[in-house]
Amino acid sequence: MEAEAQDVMAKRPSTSRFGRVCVFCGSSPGKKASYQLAATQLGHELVQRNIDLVYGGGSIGLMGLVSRAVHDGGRHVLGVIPRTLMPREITGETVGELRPVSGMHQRKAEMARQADAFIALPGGYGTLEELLEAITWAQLGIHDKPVGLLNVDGYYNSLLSFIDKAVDEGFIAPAARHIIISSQTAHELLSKLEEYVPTHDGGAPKLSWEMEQLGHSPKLDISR
Ligand SMILES: CC(C)=CCNc1ncnc2c1ncn2[C@@H]1O[C@H](COP(=O)(O)O)[C@@H](O)[C@H]1O
Repeated sequence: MEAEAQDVMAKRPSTSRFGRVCVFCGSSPGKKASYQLAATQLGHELVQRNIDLVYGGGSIGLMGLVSRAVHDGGRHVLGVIPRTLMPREITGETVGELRPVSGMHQRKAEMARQADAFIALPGGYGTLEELLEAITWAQLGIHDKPVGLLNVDGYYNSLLSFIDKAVDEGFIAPAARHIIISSQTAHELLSKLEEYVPTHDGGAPKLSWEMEQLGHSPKLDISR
C-alpha cells in the first residue's frame, strides 16, 4: 500500500458502539509525567473512535488534560458540574459544554446517564468514589455499562489486590470481580470495553434508579 493510502487508513475514524464515555480522573495532575500522558492519550483514543466525553467539568489536573484532548480533536465535551464548583478560580477555564447541576449526587447521576461506559484514570478520593459507585451500580443491575480502569504504571495495583482480597474473604462475589475491566493502555482498555458482555447474577435484584427505591429525585434515572 502506498504511503498516502496508509496515512488515510490510519486517520480514518473507526466506529465504536459507544457514543459517549464518562471519564473519572484526578483534579490533580499527579507526580509522574506518565499520568498526564495517559490522560491525553485517552482523549486521543476517544477521538479516534469517534466517542464524545462526559466528565466532571473543570480544567484542573488530569480532568483538564483529557477534556482538552477530546475537545481539540473535534469531539463533544460535556462537563457536569455542581453550581457551587462553577467559579473559575475553583475549576479553571473549561472547554466544551458545561451543564450545571444542584449538587454532587446529581452530578454523578447525570454523568452516568449521559455515558455508555465509564473509565477511571488515576486520581484521588473523588475518582475512587465515582469509580466504586459506578461498579456498585453495575453490581446492583442499575446499569449494564462497562467500567474500565486505566491502570497507568500500576497505579491501581493495590486497589485491584484489595478487591481480590475482598473476593477471597467472601465480601465480593467472584462474578462481581469481573465488573472491573483493567488495562495499562487506553487503546487496549477501549477494545476490552467494546467487547464487554454484562453478566447478571441471577439472584441479584434489577433495580431502577427511582425515587421510591432510593429516596432521591426522579432525575436520578440513569438508564439510557
Ligand atoms: C473545592 C475544590 C477542591 C475543587 C477542585 N476542583 C474540582 N473541580 C471539579 N471537579 C472536582 C474538583 N475536585 C474534585 N472534583 C471531582 O472529583 C473527581 C476528582 O477528584 P480527585 O481529585 O480524584 O479527588 C473529579 O472527577 C470531579 O468529579
